[in-house]
Amino acid sequence: CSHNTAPSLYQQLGGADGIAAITDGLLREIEQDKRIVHHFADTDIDRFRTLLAEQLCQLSGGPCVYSGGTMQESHTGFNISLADYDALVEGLIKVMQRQQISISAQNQLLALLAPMYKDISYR
Ligand code: HEM
Repeated sequence: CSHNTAPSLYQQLGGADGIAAITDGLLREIEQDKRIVHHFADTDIDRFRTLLAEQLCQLSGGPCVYSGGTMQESHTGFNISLADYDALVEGLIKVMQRQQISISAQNQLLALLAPMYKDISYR
Protein backbone atom coordinates (compact mmCIF):
# COMPACT_ATOMS: atom_id res chain seq x y z
CA CYS A 1 0.00 0.00 0.00
CA SER A 2 1.51 3.31 -1.07
CA HIS A 3 -0.92 5.67 0.62
CA ASN A 4 1.09 6.36 3.73
CA THR A 5 4.56 6.52 2.23
CA ALA A 6 6.17 9.44 0.41
CA PRO A 7 5.70 9.14 -3.36
CA SER A 8 8.76 7.81 -5.17
CA LEU A 9 10.40 9.98 -7.79
CA TYR A 10 8.91 7.59 -10.37
CA GLN A 11 5.43 8.40 -9.04
CA GLN A 12 6.19 12.12 -8.94
CA LEU A 13 7.15 11.95 -12.62
CA GLY A 14 3.74 10.45 -13.35
CA GLY A 15 4.73 6.78 -13.56
CA ALA A 16 4.93 5.01 -16.91
CA ASP A 17 2.58 7.47 -18.66
CA GLY A 18 4.37 10.50 -17.26
CA ILE A 19 7.76 9.18 -18.32
CA ALA A 20 6.48 8.29 -21.79
CA ALA A 21 5.23 11.87 -22.12
CA ILE A 22 8.52 13.31 -20.84
CA THR A 23 10.45 11.17 -23.31
CA ASP A 24 8.25 12.14 -26.27
CA GLY A 25 8.37 15.80 -25.23
CA LEU A 26 12.16 15.70 -24.99
CA LEU A 27 12.42 14.10 -28.43
CA ARG A 28 10.33 16.95 -29.83
CA GLU A 29 12.52 19.53 -28.10
CA ILE A 30 15.67 17.89 -29.51
CA GLU A 31 14.13 17.81 -32.99
CA GLN A 32 13.64 21.59 -32.85
CA ASP A 33 17.00 22.39 -31.28
CA LYS A 34 19.52 23.39 -33.94
CA ARG A 35 22.31 23.27 -31.35
CA ILE A 36 22.08 19.49 -30.89
CA VAL A 37 19.76 17.89 -33.45
CA HIS A 38 22.69 17.08 -35.76
CA HIS A 39 23.98 14.51 -33.27
CA PHE A 40 20.84 12.45 -33.88
CA ALA A 41 20.96 12.47 -37.69
CA ASP A 42 21.68 8.72 -37.93
CA THR A 43 19.87 7.62 -34.76
CA ASP A 44 17.11 5.02 -34.70
CA ILE A 45 14.63 7.25 -32.88
CA ASP A 46 12.22 4.47 -31.86
CA ARG A 47 15.05 2.60 -30.19
CA PHE A 48 16.31 5.78 -28.53
CA ARG A 49 12.81 6.59 -27.25
CA THR A 50 12.33 3.11 -25.78
CA LEU A 51 15.74 3.05 -24.11
CA LEU A 52 15.55 6.57 -22.73
CA ALA A 53 12.13 5.87 -21.20
CA GLU A 54 13.47 2.63 -19.69
CA GLN A 55 16.43 4.44 -18.24
CA LEU A 56 14.37 7.28 -16.74
CA CYS A 57 11.99 4.68 -15.27
CA GLN A 58 14.78 2.64 -13.68
CA LEU A 59 16.68 5.72 -12.45
CA SER A 60 13.60 7.14 -10.74
CA GLY A 61 12.84 3.88 -8.95
CA GLY A 62 10.23 2.50 -11.33
CA PRO A 63 9.72 -1.14 -12.29
CA CYS A 64 11.97 -1.16 -15.35
CA VAL A 65 15.33 -2.61 -16.25
CA TYR A 66 17.40 -0.56 -18.66
CA SER A 67 18.41 -2.78 -21.58
CA GLY A 68 20.57 -0.41 -23.64
CA GLY A 69 24.28 0.14 -23.91
CA THR A 70 26.43 1.88 -21.30
CA MET A 71 26.44 5.67 -21.48
CA GLN A 72 30.09 5.54 -22.53
CA GLU A 73 29.62 3.20 -25.46
CA SER A 74 26.34 4.78 -26.58
CA HIS A 75 27.87 8.26 -26.84
CA THR A 76 31.25 7.38 -28.32
CA GLY A 77 32.01 9.24 -31.54
CA PHE A 78 29.67 12.18 -30.87
CA ASN A 79 32.14 14.43 -29.05
CA ILE A 80 29.36 15.84 -26.87
CA SER A 81 30.24 19.13 -25.12
CA LEU A 82 28.98 20.68 -21.90
CA ALA A 83 26.97 23.12 -24.07
CA ASP A 84 25.32 20.13 -25.79
CA TYR A 85 24.51 18.60 -22.42
CA ASP A 86 23.09 21.88 -21.13
CA ALA A 87 20.95 22.24 -24.26
CA LEU A 88 19.43 18.79 -23.74
CA VAL A 89 18.82 19.48 -20.05
CA GLU A 90 17.19 22.81 -20.96
CA GLY A 91 14.74 20.89 -23.19
CA LEU A 92 14.10 18.36 -20.44
CA ILE A 93 13.33 21.09 -17.91
CA LYS A 94 10.94 22.79 -20.36
CA VAL A 95 9.05 19.54 -20.83
CA MET A 96 8.87 18.75 -17.10
CA GLN A 97 7.73 22.30 -16.41
CA ARG A 98 4.99 21.94 -19.04
CA GLN A 99 3.89 18.68 -17.41
CA GLN A 100 3.74 20.39 -14.05
CA ILE A 101 6.32 18.15 -12.43
CA SER A 102 7.27 19.72 -9.08
CA ILE A 103 10.55 21.61 -8.92
CA SER A 104 11.69 19.17 -6.25
CA ALA A 105 11.07 16.16 -8.52
CA GLN A 106 12.69 17.95 -11.48
CA ASN A 107 15.80 18.58 -9.42
CA GLN A 108 15.91 15.00 -8.14
CA LEU A 109 15.90 13.71 -11.72
CA LEU A 110 18.52 16.22 -12.87
CA ALA A 111 20.73 15.22 -9.92
CA LEU A 112 20.54 11.59 -11.03
CA LEU A 113 21.48 12.53 -14.60
CA ALA A 114 24.33 14.94 -13.76
CA PRO A 115 26.90 12.26 -12.85
CA MET A 116 26.42 10.69 -16.31
CA TYR A 117 27.96 13.73 -17.97
CA LYS A 118 31.47 12.38 -17.46
CA ASP A 119 30.55 9.18 -19.35
CA ILE A 120 28.70 10.98 -22.15
CA SER A 121 31.08 13.84 -22.92
CA TYR A 122 33.99 14.01 -25.35
CA ARG A 123 33.92 10.40 -26.48
C1 HEM B 1 21.67 12.98 -19.03
C2 HEM B 1 21.96 12.91 -20.24
C3 HEM B 1 21.74 11.74 -21.17
C4 HEM B 1 21.16 10.53 -21.02
C5 HEM B 1 20.54 9.93 -19.76
C6 HEM B 1 21.22 9.86 -22.29
C7 HEM B 1 20.71 8.60 -22.54
C8 HEM B 1 20.82 7.93 -23.72
C9 HEM B 1 20.34 6.60 -23.98
C10 HEM B 1 19.61 5.73 -22.98
C11 HEM B 1 20.66 6.29 -25.24
C12 HEM B 1 20.39 4.97 -25.97
C13 HEM B 1 21.53 4.01 -25.74
C14 HEM B 1 21.55 2.86 -26.69
O1 HEM B 1 21.29 3.08 -27.90
O2 HEM B 1 21.88 1.71 -26.27
C15 HEM B 1 21.34 7.44 -25.81
C16 HEM B 1 21.79 7.53 -27.09
C17 HEM B 1 22.18 8.71 -27.68
N1 HEM B 1 22.43 9.90 -27.04
FE1 HEM B 1 22.20 10.27 -25.11
N2 HEM B 1 21.84 10.68 -23.18
C18 HEM B 1 22.16 11.84 -22.54
C19 HEM B 1 22.76 12.94 -23.07
C20 HEM B 1 22.99 13.14 -24.40
C21 HEM B 1 23.40 14.39 -25.02
C22 HEM B 1 23.69 15.67 -24.25
C23 HEM B 1 23.47 14.17 -26.34
C24 HEM B 1 23.81 15.13 -27.45
C25 HEM B 1 23.37 16.34 -27.47
C26 HEM B 1 23.12 12.77 -26.56
C27 HEM B 1 23.11 12.15 -27.78
C28 HEM B 1 22.80 10.83 -27.99
C29 HEM B 1 22.79 10.20 -29.29
C30 HEM B 1 23.12 10.89 -30.61
C31 HEM B 1 22.39 8.88 -29.10
C32 HEM B 1 22.15 7.82 -30.16
C33 HEM B 1 23.39 7.10 -30.49
C34 HEM B 1 23.14 6.19 -31.66
O3 HEM B 1 22.38 6.55 -32.57
O4 HEM B 1 23.71 5.09 -31.67
N3 HEM B 1 22.83 12.19 -25.37
N4 HEM B 1 21.42 8.41 -24.85
